[in-house]
Amino acid sequence: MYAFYSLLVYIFYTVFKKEEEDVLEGACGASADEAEHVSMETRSKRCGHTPRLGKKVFAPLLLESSSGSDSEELSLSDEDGGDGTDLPACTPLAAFLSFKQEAEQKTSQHQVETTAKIPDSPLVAVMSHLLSFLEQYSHFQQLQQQVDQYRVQLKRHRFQHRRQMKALRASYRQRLKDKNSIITSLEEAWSQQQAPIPLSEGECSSDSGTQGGVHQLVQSLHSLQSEKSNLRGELRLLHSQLEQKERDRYSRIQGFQQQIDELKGCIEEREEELSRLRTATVRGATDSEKRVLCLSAENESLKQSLSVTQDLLQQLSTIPSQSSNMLLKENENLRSRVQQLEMSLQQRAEQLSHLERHNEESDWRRGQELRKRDDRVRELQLELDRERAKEPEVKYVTKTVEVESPATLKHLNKVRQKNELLSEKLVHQNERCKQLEEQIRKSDEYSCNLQHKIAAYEREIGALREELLKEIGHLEEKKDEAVKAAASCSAEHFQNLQEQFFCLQKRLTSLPPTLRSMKTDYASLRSQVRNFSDFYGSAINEAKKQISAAIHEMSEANKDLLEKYRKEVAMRRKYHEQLVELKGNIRVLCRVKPVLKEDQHEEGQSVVVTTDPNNESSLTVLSKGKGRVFELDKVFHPQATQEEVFQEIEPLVTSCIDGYHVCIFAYGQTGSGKTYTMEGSVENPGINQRALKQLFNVIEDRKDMWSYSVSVSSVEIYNEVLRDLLSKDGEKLDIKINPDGTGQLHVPGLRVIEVRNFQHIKKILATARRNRITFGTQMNQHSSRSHALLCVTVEGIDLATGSKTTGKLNLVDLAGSERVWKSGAEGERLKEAQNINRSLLSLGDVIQALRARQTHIPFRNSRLTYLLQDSLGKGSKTVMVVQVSALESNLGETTCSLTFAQRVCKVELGPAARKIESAGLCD
Ligand SMILES: Nc1ncnc2c1ncn2[C@@H]1O[C@H](COP(=O)(O)OP(=O)(O)OP(=O)(O)O)[C@@H](O)[C@H]1O
Repeated sequence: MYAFYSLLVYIFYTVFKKEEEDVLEGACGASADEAEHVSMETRSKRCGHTPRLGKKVFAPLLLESSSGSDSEELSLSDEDGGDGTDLPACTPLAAFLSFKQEAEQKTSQHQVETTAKIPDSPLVAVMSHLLSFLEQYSHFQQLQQQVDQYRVQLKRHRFQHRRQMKALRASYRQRLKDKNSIITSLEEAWSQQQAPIPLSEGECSSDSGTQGGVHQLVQSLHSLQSEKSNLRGELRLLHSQLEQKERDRYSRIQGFQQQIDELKGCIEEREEELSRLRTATVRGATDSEKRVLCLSAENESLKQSLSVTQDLLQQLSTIPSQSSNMLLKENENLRSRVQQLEMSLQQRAEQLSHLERHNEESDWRRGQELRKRDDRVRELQLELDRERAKEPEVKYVTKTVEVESPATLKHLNKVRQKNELLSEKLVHQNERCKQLEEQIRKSDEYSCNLQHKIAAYEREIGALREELLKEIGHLEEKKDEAVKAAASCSAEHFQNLQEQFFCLQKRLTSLPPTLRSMKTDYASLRSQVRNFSDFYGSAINEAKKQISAAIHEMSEANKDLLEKYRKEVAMRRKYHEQLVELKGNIRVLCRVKPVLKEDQHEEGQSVVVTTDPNNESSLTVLSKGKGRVFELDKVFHPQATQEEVFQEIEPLVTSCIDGYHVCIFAYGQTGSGKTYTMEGSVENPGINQRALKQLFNVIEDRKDMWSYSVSVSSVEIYNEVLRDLLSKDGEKLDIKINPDGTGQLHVPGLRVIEVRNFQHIKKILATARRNRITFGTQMNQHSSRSHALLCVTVEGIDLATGSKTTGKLNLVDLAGSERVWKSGAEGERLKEAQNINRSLLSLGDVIQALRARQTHIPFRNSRLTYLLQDSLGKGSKTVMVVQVSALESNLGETTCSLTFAQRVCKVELGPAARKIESAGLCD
């Protein structure tokens, strides 16, 4: 035992002498890694710990092996790979580690055993240590070998993978473009790992970076394997697609093959049929060939019969006789004669058709001329009627001139004489027309007779033609008979025929004289018709000349009359103005509202206003048993119609057209009928509509002498605010002095509409009515709380002189004039009522100032008076219609209104001034 131990010591000593030295050096200085490693190992063994070497070197592998899932994954991927050579990568490492652990366990066990068994001698301890170390070293070497083996295996697998990857890259280069970078990086990694992995412990411990690279490599191998599996899946899919396509192609090829076979069968069948047909044709079985054969047979027989007939003919021609020759000659002659006859007949027929056409043309021309003549006669008749229609007008003008201007009587007499002369001429023309009509009638009759004659001739020609045709037919028959007779050589018969032919010739020669006479008749007729149209044309020309001369004379006379008429109109206007002035340029009319059912709120209300039927300018108001008489320009009783009221105002409308400024306003308490008088209802319109209608009527009457343009604007003054009633937005407006320097007022932004006709103005009025603000008050449910103004401007140009006139017509529907306390208003309504009363008060002030002939007229005190300035001031014409209620309950308001009206009545506006511009001057 001792010897054995000694031997072992010796062996150890010799074999591991150097290592022992190194260990001792490492214990002193720890210069080399290996020494340190060994010393550490030794130290750890001493302390009973697991040596660090294994862990340090195989740390990555240990980690890999410890993760069971990863190893599973690897083994699975290897299974996928399908070859047993792929197994190695991690399983050997795990085996190595387990083996190492076992060795450690064994060592520790052995240590325990030796410490238990071996006595505490130092040599034994050293030996045991040495033994254990030796054992470990041998294990380690074994492990190293295994690792080498695994590395080789890994390398092999790596190459295999690379090959596979290359193959895959080649086939799926397009698809793996994005993964190329990974592969190249992997390749780079691989190239870095090309250096041989250290086999010795020292090398291993010094090249820890290489071990990390191995770890990365393993990781990338994982990813590669997973990609490989993906690619395999794709490959499989592609394979299946390819197989499917292959199958499709195969099935299609088979289908084509079938079709080709079928077609081949068909071709074969056709060929068979063709050959069958060919054989049948050879046998001559087709219908056409049969027919050809039949026909050729027939042909042959016909040829035979032809030759037979030719022979017969030859035989016949060999026996000619002298008489038959003569007959044939005669026959020839006859034939040529008949041909000649036919030709001459054809010529005749052509001539006849030519004549017919000519006849038709002349008829048509004659018809045209007759129609023109009729038209002319009708025109003349119309002119005559027009001239006759003018007669009463002329008479009327003459009459008015006679009545109103004795100075022009003489001239009128002259005109009348001229008129008479003209009417005489007209009578003469009428007679002439009648004569012409008679002539036309006669020519019509004559042409009718001619037509009858032509028709008779035509009938005769037709009969002759028919006869001729019959004769020709007869001759033809005879000719045939003659030919036959020639064959039978009958001279007697031929003579008969000749006689008949001569007879026919005679008859034919007798025909032309009839036709000739017809021709001459027709020519004479034509010349007659031509002569007649010439004669008729000259007669019409003469009539035309006479009529134009008469018209010229008439127009001359008319000019004179027109001039006279103009003078008369001017005179009438002058008289009219004088009349209006006499009546007064400010007129006050009063209209008493009839007692309506809805006005009688309280029973037993009595009527306190009475009118006098014998005095149109006064009315009496009963107050406390006493009657107070109010004198005004005109009083309308309650039953007065809208038309009657308008008749009083009508002259002012005419004045407006003549260039005057006119203002018509309705004044009175709420519900007294102001709006009714001014606007009226749809079925019974008031002053506004009637005035505008009258305006357009007068304009229409004067259109020959004057050119007028009418424009309207409409405003509302509510709470002293001006609003455009013709604009939708109801913008607030202001009154300003016109910047044109005329000093005239104008409202900037106000809509002024040019009116085309009365229908147009109706629409405008309706718009203004809609836009007007109405509120209900105690006095009248639909009381209008604003003043409504309709301003009509009429601009006229005298077509003769070029002078211009500008007239204005202001039609005002004032708001209720009742006292504020009575309307029961408060708040907004009170303000409204105050404003209304203020404007009415200022109207009263203006009138008062005018009455007192003050130099200053306070127009600017309210918007209303300011706006009506040019129609209320001097030179204007004003009409105030005072509306009053006859009921006792309104007595106070009625008295107030009438008192105001009487005050206005006393105002003198002076002579009205016409706004006319002649050559730039205004008079
Ligand atoms: N002459 C008349 N004939 C028949 N009905 C009339 C007459 N005058 C007025 N009326 C009627 O009386 C009612 C009130 O008249 P209207 O509206 O014209 O009064 P107004 O004075 O304009 O009142 P407001 O100041 O509130 O506008 C209306 O229904 C109207 O038809």
